[in-house]
Amino acid sequence: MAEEAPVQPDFSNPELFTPSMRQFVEVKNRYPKTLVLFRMGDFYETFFDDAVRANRLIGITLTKRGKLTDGTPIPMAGIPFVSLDTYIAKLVKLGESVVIVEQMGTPGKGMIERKVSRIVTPGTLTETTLLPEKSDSTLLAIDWPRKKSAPYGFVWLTLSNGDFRAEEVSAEAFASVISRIHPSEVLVAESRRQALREAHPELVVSSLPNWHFDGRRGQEMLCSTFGLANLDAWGVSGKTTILAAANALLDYTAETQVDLMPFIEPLKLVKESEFVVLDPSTRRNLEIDQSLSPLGDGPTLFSVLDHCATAMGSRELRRWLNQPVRDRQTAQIRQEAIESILSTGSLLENLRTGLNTLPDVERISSRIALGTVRPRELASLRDALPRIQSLEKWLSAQPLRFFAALGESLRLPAMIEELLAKALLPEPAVLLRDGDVIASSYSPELAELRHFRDDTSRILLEMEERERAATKLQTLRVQYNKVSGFYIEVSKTAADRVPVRYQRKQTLKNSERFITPELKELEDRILSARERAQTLEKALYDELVAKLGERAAELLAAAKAIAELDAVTGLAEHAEAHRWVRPVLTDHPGIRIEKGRHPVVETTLENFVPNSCRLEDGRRMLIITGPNMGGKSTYMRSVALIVLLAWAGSFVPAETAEIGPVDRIHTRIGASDDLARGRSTFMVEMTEAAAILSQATDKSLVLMDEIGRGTSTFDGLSLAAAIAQELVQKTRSFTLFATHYFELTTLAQELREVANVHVSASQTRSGIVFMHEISEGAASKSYGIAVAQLAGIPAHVVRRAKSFLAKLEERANTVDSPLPNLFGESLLMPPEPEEEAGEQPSEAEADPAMLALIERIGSADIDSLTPRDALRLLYELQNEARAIEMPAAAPL
Ligand SMILES: Nc1ncnc2c1ncn2[C@@H]1O[C@H](COP(=O)(O)OP(=O)(O)OP(=O)(O)O)[C@@H](O)[C@H]1O
Repeated sequence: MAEEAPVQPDFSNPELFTPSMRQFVEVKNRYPKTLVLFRMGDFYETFFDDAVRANRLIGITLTKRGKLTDGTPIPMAGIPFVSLDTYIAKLVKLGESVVIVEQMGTPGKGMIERKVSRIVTPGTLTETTLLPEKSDSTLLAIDWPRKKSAPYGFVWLTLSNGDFRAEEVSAEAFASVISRIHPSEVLVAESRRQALREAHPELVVSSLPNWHFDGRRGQEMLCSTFGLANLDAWGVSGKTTILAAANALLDYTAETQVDLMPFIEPLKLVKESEFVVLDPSTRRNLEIDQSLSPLGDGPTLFSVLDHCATAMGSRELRRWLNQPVRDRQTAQIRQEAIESILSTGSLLENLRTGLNTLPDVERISSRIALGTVRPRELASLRDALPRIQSLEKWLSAQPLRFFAALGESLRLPAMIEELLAKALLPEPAVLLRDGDVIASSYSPELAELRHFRDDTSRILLEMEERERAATKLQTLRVQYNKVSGFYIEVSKTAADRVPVRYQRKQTLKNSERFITPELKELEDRILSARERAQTLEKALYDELVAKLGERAAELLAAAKAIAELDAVTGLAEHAEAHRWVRPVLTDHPGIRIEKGRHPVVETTLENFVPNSCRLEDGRRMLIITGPNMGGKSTYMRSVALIVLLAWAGSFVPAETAEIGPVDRIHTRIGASDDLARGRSTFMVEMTEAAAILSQATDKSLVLMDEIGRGTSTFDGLSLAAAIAQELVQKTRSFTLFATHYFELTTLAQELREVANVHVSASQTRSGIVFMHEISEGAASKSYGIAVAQLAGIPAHVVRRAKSFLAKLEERANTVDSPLPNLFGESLLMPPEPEEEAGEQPSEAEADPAMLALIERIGSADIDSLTPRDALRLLYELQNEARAIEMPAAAPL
């Protein structure tokens, strides 16, 4: 691609710019790397490099506007102000940040004042329209340790619910913790930016100058922000990298939110040991919430389980699935709740109805805290409060501790409802600036201003009546027009009878117009009423939001309770619909599953074959053999997903499941080249295997699918055998080891912990049939060639492969030739002629019934047949043809 011509001028030289451009230059100097959207009338404009970038990213038209003082034209591209959110959403999706500069004054007189109103970055979004509905947007700050062996400091904040967490992370856990947090934006020191981008090209990385990552300032900042004397209670005192990351994160948040302060929960220190650790490739392979399908649109564990009625519930469920816990109680509490929902009559349906119409209380609450909540959002919160109260009453009456605790969180202070009911109009305007948001009854002053704004004609009529009565002049009229303003009109003949307080304003042909001090005052009040009502309404609204903001913590706690209730209700619904059962979580090490199923595949297949799995002391590794397509990967994934679901607090797809403690799930399944990091398939495979060997423990579940296949047979076999041995003897993990190396099945004789299982298939006349059933023992034979035939490999290639196989097997049986020369002259088959289209299979392979049919057609003496006999023959031939079984993959 051709390089774009450099268009950035020297912003440090003010002489280059006209006075009107200097405002822009001043902002650009503060945010040199961020796209600046500069409000000019009805447009947000971008200039110079930003314009070129915006044009490339979102396709807005690139033009020119004015010139620099040296005559260089200024590139410009603009967005209509009404479409701002749409374009911001597109930019943020592309990982861009945007500085928004607003006009502060009204255009007309002199230079308009402008100010940075907000900085939108992927990790600091709070706008409902910009946030993904069913997932969180999290900003993660990372500080690097000064000493190599010391931990990294991870601090992350989800602005839309105030969740604020920290963790000390070892170098080995770095990638898996990032994948658990799944940040929308990662903030690092300037000097680390490049390295992180190279190591993790998938991340959106932002940076701040290094000095923001200062532990001492972090300590002070946290203490002052949260009004604490020290941080001992949070357990982060002395954790320098965490404090440094916290400082940078809070600085960045303050900068991006400009003058607004979001609600932030007290910092929670988490430890990796709280979670069942899932490394990034395991998350991918298990398709927790991202599909491996080429377009990424296939079903995932989350998508099939997400029956939540609210977006808050969906986000909570996503967190549960992405962060299965190691604490048995947390998982069991959720399972108890599911059980209770399912065992109580029409409870599931009632909960569904109760939750169905609730708005996104979590996001509304965070915007209340920030002061950016919109009138309609407040109205939807107000309308939801009675329903939240009914839920609260019901939950509080439940014997189950989980429900009762949720009920407590839903008990909101009465002032919230009172305030909203009193202050807001039943249907407030969409935007505050449109007016008509606050109820007139809430403020007598506002009521009066609205009266002057809206009832002008009535006010004038009333005055007219009063003046007629006082002056006894029946033709007197109080009126208004744009040119003359307010006046009292009296006919010429009556003009000399007006009281002295009437001052002459205008003389017309037949009448005189007057003004009185009272009318003058009325005129001022009426004319300024609109603006004053608007100002007052804004002040009242801000005050209302500020009062509600004091209750943000309670509102967010209620939102979390609704989300949890919604998530368990959704899980209960799925469990009921798919006959899932409550797993038994035990201290007893091992995984014992009876008739387990794959939670996603079972929803797409009509006849999913359930399979059992027993992994325990004395049987810690299952070597799984069997044909390709037999169901090995599906089986292994089912086991891992059942374990994950059990520790996430869900029911599981099985007849029974007893799951012991699991500290990590590792998968080494499939692989593709990691071109971004320049690693071949085999390299990726070995890197992942190396990580597993160094991290897995005797409480880990490890899935190894065809390890070693990316290299030569003997290298691969040797590596697979050595890795299997290490997993059995050293890490002692619970391992499912699928392989095509039959040699590995002999491990079961040598190692006590190893057992063989296989997926069965049978070879029928019409091809291979998969039973998808896991049975004890090793597979009796490989069906690779049969599967290849099924996949449509040409018959002559299949024949050649069979012949190779026969020779290989023959050689393998001779002691002095253990290394067959696959492509040496002794094995190479003479090339076969290309098969012609429609060529018949050779006689040796053709079905005897087919041969008989061909024979009959060939030998029929058509000339000697009567029409009736010919027809009969045709029927017979058709019947015979119908009786012949066609090979499954044969083209029809
Ligand atoms: N238990 C099952 N019941 C019904 N169908 C199944 C079952 N397990 C797998 N299948 C079906 O078989 C197909 C192949 O399964 P899977 O990919 O697990 O096979 P595999 O043995 O791992 O194959 P390969 O060795 O080629 O990777 C799946 O796409 C699924 O449609």
